[in-house]
Amino acid sequence: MGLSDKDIVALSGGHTLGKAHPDRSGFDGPWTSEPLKFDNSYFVELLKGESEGLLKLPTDIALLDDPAFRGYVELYAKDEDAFFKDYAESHKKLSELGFSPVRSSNKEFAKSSVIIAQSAVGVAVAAAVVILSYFYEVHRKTK
Ligand code: HEM
Repeated sequence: MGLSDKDIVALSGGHTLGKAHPDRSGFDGPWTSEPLKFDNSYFVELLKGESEGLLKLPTDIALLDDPAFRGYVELYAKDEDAFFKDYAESHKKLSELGFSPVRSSNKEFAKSSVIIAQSAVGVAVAAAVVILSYFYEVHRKTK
């Protein structure tokens, strides 16, 4: 999917919001004590280890076990702005996976150029008809 270590850790920070539901996933509870607030508390809680009432999925704990991931967990726990910046970039990257704006905008441009050209020809033909009818009328009256 082309996601880097940084993307994986930053996107996992999405779990700073919301909670798990036993009837849906079998897991239960939120990852942070304020699950409606988007901040870096997911990473702070992750580094604290087990906290009463807070959830840690196996994929959350994996971010601590892998040294490449862990570096980002530690960075985001102490620098919320770095988390916000990286999260925004990774969220955009994830949202745009499989979409190529350059190619599609070229297509759109080509399509609208054809429409403009067709309209221009239409206007030219209509103007020619009006001008020819005018000359025809003038010619008929002067006879
Ligand atoms: C390793 C990848 C991921 C795994 C294994 C995973 C797993 C889960 C699980 C098991 C739940 C609980 C679902 C439930 O019981 O309702 C959940 C909830 C949630 N996940 Fe993830 N997730 C992953 C990646 C992400 C990413 C990338 C984001 C966003 C950037 C995200 C955002 C959320 C949110 C906001 C909730 C809470 C939903 C709610 O409150 O109803 N997750 N995730």
